[in-house]
Amino acid sequence: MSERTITPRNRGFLFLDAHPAGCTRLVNDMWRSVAAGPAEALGEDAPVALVIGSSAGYGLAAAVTGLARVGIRGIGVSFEKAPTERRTGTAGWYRTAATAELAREAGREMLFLNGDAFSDGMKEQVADLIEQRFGRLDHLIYSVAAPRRTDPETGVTYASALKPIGGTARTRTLVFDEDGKPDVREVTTDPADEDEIAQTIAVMGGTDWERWVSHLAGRRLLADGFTTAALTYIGSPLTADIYRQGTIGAAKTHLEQTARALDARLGELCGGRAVTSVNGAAVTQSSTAIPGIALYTGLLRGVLGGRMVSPADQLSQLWDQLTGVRPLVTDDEGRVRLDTWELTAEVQAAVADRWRTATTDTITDLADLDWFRDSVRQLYGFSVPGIDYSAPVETDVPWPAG
Ligand SMILES: NC(=O)c1ccc[n+]([C@@H]2O[C@H](COP(=O)([O-])OP(=O)(O)OC[C@H]3O[C@@H](n4cnc5c(N)ncnc54)[C@H](O)[C@@H]3O)[C@@H](O)[C@H]2O)c1
Repeated sequence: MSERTITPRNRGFLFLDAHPAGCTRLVNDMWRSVAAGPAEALGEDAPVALVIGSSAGYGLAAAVTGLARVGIRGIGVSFEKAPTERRTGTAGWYRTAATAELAREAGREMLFLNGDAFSDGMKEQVADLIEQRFGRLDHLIYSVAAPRRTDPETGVTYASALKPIGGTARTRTLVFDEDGKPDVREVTTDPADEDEIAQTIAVMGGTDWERWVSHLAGRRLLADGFTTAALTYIGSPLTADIYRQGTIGAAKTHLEQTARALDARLGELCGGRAVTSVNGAAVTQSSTAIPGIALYTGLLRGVLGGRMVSPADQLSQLWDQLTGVRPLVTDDEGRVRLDTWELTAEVQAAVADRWRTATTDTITDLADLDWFRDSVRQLYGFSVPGIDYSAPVETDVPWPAG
């Protein structure tokens, strides 16, 4: 037992510790927010699903909505740090424990593995578990966001870069000073060289997703009609230099090409489908690391307020399409579009107006900064309504047992 009071300590958008009770509450709230689907009647026929990146952001939303709405059983994979004497576990550690508990209460067999999804060892472990516990796999959602990937064949480690391609990018950006006061600045990012582009594609492109599908297909574990989706982003022209036209965008283009190739392969192999799912902007640990995205997301919320579509609502829609409750609808590039609420001409024009005029003095009126600040803190379990942060809390929470 190691109960203690946890006070937030942060450098920018990164917090050193996470609050277990806050993380648990947020997962419970997300579960409760999910509209019921066909889950109840399924029992033994429940679809078997693998969610890679299940502890945070869109992958967490995939796991929670899959369990609560669809009644999936299966496996979640993520890469989180355990609590130690000095530090709490990572937020994803506690969110996974909370998700597992909710799955258990709902009677769904869901196993959670902690380790490097990019490794062949993890693929083998998951394949063994599917074979022994579930027989076959119906669905795979791939939602990994990582700064590095070690190629299991060569042992080479690639690092992703967040840079423009072809020219220097100047972007407006939002930071908070030590007292939490917002500051709108301009940052200049030099263009990536060829090696940085290639390395970013190696980390965030489609190679590892394809390796997962090939591995599971090789073990003959894909069910007839198997469907898989990997998450992608298009985003606004305002962030295009650094995002969609930049290194990470090149990786997303590779991911989308991979989807089209996999789709053709799976069609022949098992009547299956592979798509990318274009999701809207959300505050996550990965997205806040991208220059300009904090400002953009804060302004987007300023324009849309509660009309922003939550990750859980988007993932509910994705599950409906992957499981055949609704038809799988893609754009010309094979992408399921769950981001249309963000990219309407009207919304983009309103955000662009604010983006151009925002200064340190006006930002509080133009962007929803309270929402943004709370959203960042909630990534670590802080600023969650109903949690008493002065009370000691157990940090030594075990990883859920299989
Ligand atoms: N956040 C957004 O605004 C946004 C919008 C559209 C699409 N997306 C896409 O959604 C996907 C997930 O992004 P996110 O923002 O939810 O990220 P996130 O940082 O919230 O979550 C990343 C997840 O990946 C896991 N992970 C990281 N490295 C791993 C590894 N080596 N092995 C196993 N698991 C690992 C983490 O444990 C975590 O569960 C990405 O493809 C991203 O581009 C994000």
